[in-house]
Amino acid sequence: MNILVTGGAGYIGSHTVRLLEKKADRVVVYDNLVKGHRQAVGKSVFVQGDLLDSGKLIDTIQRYAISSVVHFAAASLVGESMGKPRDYYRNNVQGTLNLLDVMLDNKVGKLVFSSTAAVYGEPEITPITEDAAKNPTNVYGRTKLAMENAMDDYSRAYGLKYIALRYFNACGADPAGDIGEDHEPETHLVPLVLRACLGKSDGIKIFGDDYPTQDGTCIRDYIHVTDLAQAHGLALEALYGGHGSDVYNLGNGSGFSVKEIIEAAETVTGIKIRQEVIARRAGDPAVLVAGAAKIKRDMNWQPQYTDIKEIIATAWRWHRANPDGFPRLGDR
Ligand SMILES: NC(=O)c1ccc[n+]([C@@H]2O[C@H](COP(=O)([O-])OP(=O)(O)OC[C@H]3O[C@@H](n4cnc5c(N)ncnc54)[C@H](O)[C@@H]3O)[C@@H](O)[C@H]2O)c1
Ligand SMILES: O=c1ccn([C@@H]2O[C@H](COP(=O)(O)OP(=O)(O)O[C@H]3O[C@H](CO)[C@@H](O)[C@H](O)[C@H]3O)[C@@H](O)[C@H]2O)c(=O)[nH]1
Repeated sequence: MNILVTGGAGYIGSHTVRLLEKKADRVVVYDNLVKGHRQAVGKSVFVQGDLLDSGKLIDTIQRYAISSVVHFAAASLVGESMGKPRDYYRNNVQGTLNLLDVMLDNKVGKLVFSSTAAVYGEPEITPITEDAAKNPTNVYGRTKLAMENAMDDYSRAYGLKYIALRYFNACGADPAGDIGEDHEPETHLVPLVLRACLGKSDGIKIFGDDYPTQDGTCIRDYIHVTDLAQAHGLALEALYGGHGSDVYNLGNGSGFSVKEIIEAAETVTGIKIRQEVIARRAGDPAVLVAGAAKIKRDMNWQPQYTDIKEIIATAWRWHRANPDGFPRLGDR
């Protein structure tokens, strides 16, 4: 297993790299560091490069005799995607098609792809199973669905074997506390709530409390980042073991509202968080909760973190120890 991990310096990528380093012969991280951090990558080979740079991708794949790819690199913010569709289509669609071309031209036929709950849009039935209708409500989700469709077509025509993992809301940090979530700007709920606890902001703004949920705020399924990482290891092993192309949800199967997340963070940190309700954010579905029975059945995946307070506690450990995130070493 010589694995190329695109976006391996990012949040979920770096946690997965840490796990793959224990399983693979060689892990090569390929990241343009637009969002990621060089310091988040441990002992793996690191190549600073962009998905759109075919020459560098070809060189990396050939130089390190890559046999499979785990593809995290993408622009991934629901709100931002609504105002910047060109950036999202260029990075997520053009960038991924480019990677697929390079893979096929170099006979690399195994791919694990970061997909998202955002491909479903507003679900008709909850929990959402993999065969539910796909009607994304935001540009980001549409770019990811477009790539799932492309991989499906490439699988039939060219024999590509891919596993698309549709994550719900990633959060938490490695229990060691030395890597975690560090985005600039940060837009995700859990790190924003914890930054508020650290006094890094005035408090948290709740995007709408008029959704059709019990307290009016959006409900999401929060899944620990190391449980996501484990699933990537299992998916790769399945592909090397001959598993065909497939698609899996990754979530805990229980939903928490924005207000419940704030309450849980208050309990974990012992700090009261100032809250203000503002307008809805464009593109947000009301409820996203995963049905993850398929990956449990097929790959024996079992999330280790099912208690939201325990999940938030791992994130809190990271944020408290690293209130300004990774040291900035002029890496961007
Ligand atoms: N965070 C979540 O809750 C969540 C949920 C569902 C799906 N996802 C998907 O998981 C993946 C990882 O998400 P994340 O939260 O770790 O994001 P992230 O921004 O922390 O990581 C993405 C990494 O990709 C790199 N990158 C982006 N575009 C690139 C390009 N063109 N060339 C090379 N490198 C590039 C960035 O520098 C960054 O290090 C993304 O594909 C995202 O869509 C994330
Ligand atoms: O300051 C904030 C930030 C977020 N929210 C709400 O909190 C929830 C979670 O938001 P966020 O943490 O930004 O995650 P999502 O927008 O749900 O998107 C994440 O989860 C999706 C899957 O569900 C992934 O596809 C995306 O990549 C990932 O960013 C949403 O209802 C937001 O409206 C607030 O109310 N205030």
